[in-house]
Amino acid sequence: MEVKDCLVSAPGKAILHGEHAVVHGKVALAVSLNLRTYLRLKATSDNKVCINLPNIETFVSWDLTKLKHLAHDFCGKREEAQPMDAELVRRLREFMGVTNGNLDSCNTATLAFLYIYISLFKSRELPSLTVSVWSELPTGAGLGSSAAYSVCLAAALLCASGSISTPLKEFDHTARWCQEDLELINSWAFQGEMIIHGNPSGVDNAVGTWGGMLRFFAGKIIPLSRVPLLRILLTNTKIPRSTKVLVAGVKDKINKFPSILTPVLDSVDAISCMCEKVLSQMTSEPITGEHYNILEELIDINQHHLNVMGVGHPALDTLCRVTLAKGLHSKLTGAGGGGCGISLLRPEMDSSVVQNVIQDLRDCGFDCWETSIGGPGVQQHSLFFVKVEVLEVLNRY
Ligand SMILES: Nc1ncnc2c1ncn2[C@@H]1O[C@H](COP(=O)(O)OP(=O)(O)OP(=O)(O)O)[C@@H](O)[C@H]1O
Ligand SMILES: C[C@@](O)(CCO)CC(=O)[O-]
Ligand SMILES: [Mg+2]
Repeated sequence: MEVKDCLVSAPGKAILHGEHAVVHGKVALAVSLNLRTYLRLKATSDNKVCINLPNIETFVSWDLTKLKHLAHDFCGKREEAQPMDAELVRRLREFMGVTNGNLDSCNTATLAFLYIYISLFKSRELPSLTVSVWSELPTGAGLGSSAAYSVCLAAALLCASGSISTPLKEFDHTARWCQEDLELINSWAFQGEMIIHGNPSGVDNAVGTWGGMLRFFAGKIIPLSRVPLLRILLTNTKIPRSTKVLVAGVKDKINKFPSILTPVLDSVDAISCMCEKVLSQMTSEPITGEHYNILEELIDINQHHLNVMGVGHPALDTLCRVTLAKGLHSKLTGAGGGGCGISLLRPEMDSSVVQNVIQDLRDCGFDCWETSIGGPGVQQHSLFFVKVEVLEVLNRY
């Protein structure tokens, strides 16, 4: 079977409030970033499937004949994301020679790809293709790199399998899918996240799919259309961590001390709700210093809660201390345990002050940059209009 080539991208995200608590049914507020993951899918004729993942130095190729026997009897409609197919995961892990324990980043990314690829094509002939992925996001740092990767895989492989159409018309630079197709992309991206995270809430893949700012609660996604323009500083402490391990750790703590942790999760829920209310007020009345005072206090309280959940790190404490010395309030974002933090910048803050803070943070060995938020969700791109830097990397494979 021959498939159509395509180039897609999906944004990373920052969680303003609600990480971890959202896994336990509480509200989270999340926003897309202007940093994206790009995936190029090319049809080939050598009867091979290749994946090139330069961000994690993973380059693998399989003969189609070796993959064919992995697909097993299957009921249900192919294009609908089914509950996780444990038998397929077992077979894939056996095939990859990783039957026990946690996988490393290369095996995790490979397993997520193979799972979606085989699930979408298994009732038919597996196509020969090459998938290359390049991301502007740091991987495993709290900015939703796994979700952006999963959303790109889902969008490109659903297009390749003919389950959704490619929305790009002849003279378009970029194009997006209709709501129904986005829901299908999101549901398959969630499967990718299940492989990578173990027990994802679905908030990260929802932001990667729809973009913008959204409220996520018990699987429900509510886009927030009226939000003020926020200036956010992103800092990567560069301490490596795994979302899967951190999410499992919080679960263990809740099981061990339910009466202690439950009020903490409820408090995080209330923080998300209050933050949403203040953000909405900021769009309907003149913005005052008091709005920012509340947003800053919410950030401080939530950072303490996240420490109580056991997902802090000394490097994140340093980030909070260094930024507070210049009047900025910070919290970790995403799963924590290292990775990235966000600091809220007040609109009147002079760029020289911001540059000073950035320098202080760089002196600690961190990466730091001001970011714009609210970028578009998953998109298809024309090869003629995509950023040259991205094309240059993807063209190497
Ligand atoms: N560009 C990429 N290429 C290949 N694999 C990727 C890429 N980005 C992410 N991944 C996969 O996702 C894993 C990182 O996922 P993880 O959920 O731990 O971190 P994150 O998504 O960056 O942070 P968070 O979940 O806290 O937002 C990597 O180890 C890798 O398996
Ligand atoms: C830690 C977590 O809440 C956010 C990771 O970005 C996990 C999840 O929601 O799946
Ligand atoms: Mg992730």
